[in-house]
Amino acid sequence: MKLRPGQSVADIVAHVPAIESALGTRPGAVRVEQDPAHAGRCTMRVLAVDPHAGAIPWPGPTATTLADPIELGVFEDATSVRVPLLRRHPLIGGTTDSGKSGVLNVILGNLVACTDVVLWGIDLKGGMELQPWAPCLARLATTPDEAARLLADAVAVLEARAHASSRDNSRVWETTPDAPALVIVIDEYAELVDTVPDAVGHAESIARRGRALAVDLLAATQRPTQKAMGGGALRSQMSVRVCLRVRERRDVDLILDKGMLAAGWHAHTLDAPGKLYVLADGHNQPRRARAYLVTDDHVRDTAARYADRRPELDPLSQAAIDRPSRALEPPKATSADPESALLSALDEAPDGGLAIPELIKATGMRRTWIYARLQAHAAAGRARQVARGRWKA
Ligand SMILES: Nc1ncnc2c1ncn2[C@@H]1O[C@H](COP(=O)(O)OP(=O)(O)OP(=O)(O)O)[C@@H](O)[C@H]1O
Repeated sequence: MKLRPGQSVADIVAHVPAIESALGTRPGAVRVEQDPAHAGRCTMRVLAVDPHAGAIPWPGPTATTLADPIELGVFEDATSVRVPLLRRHPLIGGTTDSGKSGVLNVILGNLVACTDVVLWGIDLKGGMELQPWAPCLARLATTPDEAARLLADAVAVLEARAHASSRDNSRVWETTPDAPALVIVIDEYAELVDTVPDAVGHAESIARRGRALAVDLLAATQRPTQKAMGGGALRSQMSVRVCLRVRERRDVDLILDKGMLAAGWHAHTLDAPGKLYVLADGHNQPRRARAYLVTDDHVRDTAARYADRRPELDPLSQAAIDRPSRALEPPKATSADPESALLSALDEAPDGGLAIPELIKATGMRRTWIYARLQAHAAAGRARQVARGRWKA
């Protein structure tokens, strides 16, 4: 479709429900996508039947190394969703029963088949979600103490690898079965932030420095708010986003990225578990897909099949964990940086904005500093006053 001069795809997207009503289609049948080559053109498709109406059984693992993208499910055009995980920290978000564990299971079902990945898990729901994978997990933390220790150990691995890499003048840690990547799977990240105070500093350290050193985080959470994530720093490092059904519209922007809701990515309308939007490098827009359905039998059989083929940590990383005198102090969380705390608070502010006392609380800074920064951000178009004394991004 050619748009009228001055019209944008966002204008069309905003009218999708009206277009569906006029065409007499089922709700959710119309898709509008920007022509990547021309801002004044878009493609509109009407899907007579929902290609994702039925569950799509998991075909089993296809990856054998972390360098292989993980096949998560199927796009609406029947091509498979291939998500690269090497040197990336994926974030999976969605409300309860939206299929987060399902997506974790597809990813784990592939990672256990990779010969160059050591898997650690944190599941503070008593191991409910990750326990079935325990035969393939080198470690599984189910209590706050175990989780704190696990993350501290992951940071020790990171430090040892960083040290070795700089000594050898190599920029990245090349993963092989003898020097595997370390992937830490965290189910319900918010629970970790609530119960393990040191977790935020450790997780941010891993998120910031882990990619080059092949120490990756994979986090699932119901709502990745600033509070649930212990600050915005971790989320900003997570370049693979999977957004299942959300309860509140504004959660779309939290999980995918700012502006995604307004751009028409209506994850609150997804109508079945496992239906999702995925945003990974290679796509500049999220795409609709359905994750494969992994049954309990799949999990049990896959875990049993790969349990005795899992690699071990390389000696350098293992020695870093075993060192008895290691300090367990967490690094200072970057959420202590008032500027990013202010920007994250503004980003996540409700439509009515946040008042100055709330911004003082979020940043720990004085009123005069807040005013000065708000003026600067307003001048740069990064913040606006939505009502007297109330601000948002
Ligand atoms: N890809 C899928 N296709 C079809 N059904 C699915 C899919 N993923 C999950 N389901 C079904 O949806 C239900 C909820 O899934 P799941 O437990 O993964 O949700 P969740 O988001 O992890 O929920 P919670 O936050 O409560 O743990 C399950 O009964 C599951 O069988």
